[in-house]
Amino acid sequence: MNPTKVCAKVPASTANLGPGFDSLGMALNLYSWIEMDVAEKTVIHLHGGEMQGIPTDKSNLIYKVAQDVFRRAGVSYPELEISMHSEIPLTRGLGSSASAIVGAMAAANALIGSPLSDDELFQMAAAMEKHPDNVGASLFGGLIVSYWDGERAEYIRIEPEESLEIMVAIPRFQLATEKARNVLPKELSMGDAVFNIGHSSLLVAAFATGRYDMIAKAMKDAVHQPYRAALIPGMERILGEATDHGALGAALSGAGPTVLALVDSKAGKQQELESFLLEAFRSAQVEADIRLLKPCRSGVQCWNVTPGNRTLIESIQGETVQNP
Ligand SMILES: Nc1ncnc2c1ncn2[C@@H]1O[C@H](COP(=O)(O)OP(=O)(O)O)[C@@H](O)[C@H]1O
Ligand SMILES: N[C@@H](CCOP(=O)(O)O)C(=O)O
Repeated sequence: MNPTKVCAKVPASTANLGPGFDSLGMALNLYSWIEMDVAEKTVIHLHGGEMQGIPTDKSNLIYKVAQDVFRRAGVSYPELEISMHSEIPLTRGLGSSASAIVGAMAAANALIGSPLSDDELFQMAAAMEKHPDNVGASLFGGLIVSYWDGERAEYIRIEPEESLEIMVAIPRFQLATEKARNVLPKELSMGDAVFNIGHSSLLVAAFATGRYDMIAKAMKDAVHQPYRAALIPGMERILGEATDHGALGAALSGAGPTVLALVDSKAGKQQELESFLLEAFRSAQVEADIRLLKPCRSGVQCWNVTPGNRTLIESIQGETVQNP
């Protein structure tokens, strides 16, 4: 039987949350949609303003990941029709590459009847990204605590509190994750390792028990943010002062340049925080855009595109997030 066309909707993510380098990730309500079908000849359609520079031939990441899934499952579909729409900005620290990998894996697996388990997809995705934080969040949703030891990835999911919001300040410049990893030291002092173990552990416990009063103290890092600060003017001031303007805590989102502030929606401090973030970046000559996001509770979702079911374009029209 021929495969039926499928559509996948996959959330963006923010990784690290400060001290949880390569370990903590949270899914966000910003999405990419990927529609996939077998075809006579490969064709890739890109929709939306966030896809500049993405190739439309077989070098496309989505195409290559789909072929990895088929190879693993022992089937062959070398020609595909792929349509993609994304509202996740590229190379800004919001996990666009992880969402592309997870969306492509989930769509390709669904296209061939889902022979691979979620765990197999997680192992493949973690090995591809080389860290499990973003891919875990995009695959499973919520807040993910994870590790990858080079062979296996493991995770536990934590449900974020209803009142949690994430305000992101997205600078209008790109910073490739690879570049932001290359500035990190190869070795750390025992003092910095102990600092991060304590803070990351406390942060996870704070999320798990709803002790959001501890986030400001716990969301501190000595492993990656200090080294990345030179690449993101304005970041250090934001991380130092955001809690004075209503944030529960602040961190670099993934490898940056986006900075995130966690917010209690009930505190009514969003306006003050937004003004502070914009002013702090502007003082450092950085133009940035603010978005107020929520954690996304579900991970990647797939459905068959049969008559009467949502197509890619119908999904986009019905579901893109509206932001102030
Ligand atoms: N939908 C997509 N299709 C193909 N490639 C993508 C897609 N989304 C992201 N990528 C690739 O991932 C790169 C960005 O990854 P990265 O530097 O890790 O930044 P981030 O994941 O923080 O956005 C892009 O430059 C592009 O090569
Ligand atoms: N743990 C990684 C996370 C990279 O996230 P991205 O969204 O910037 O790709 C790191 O900090 O390098």
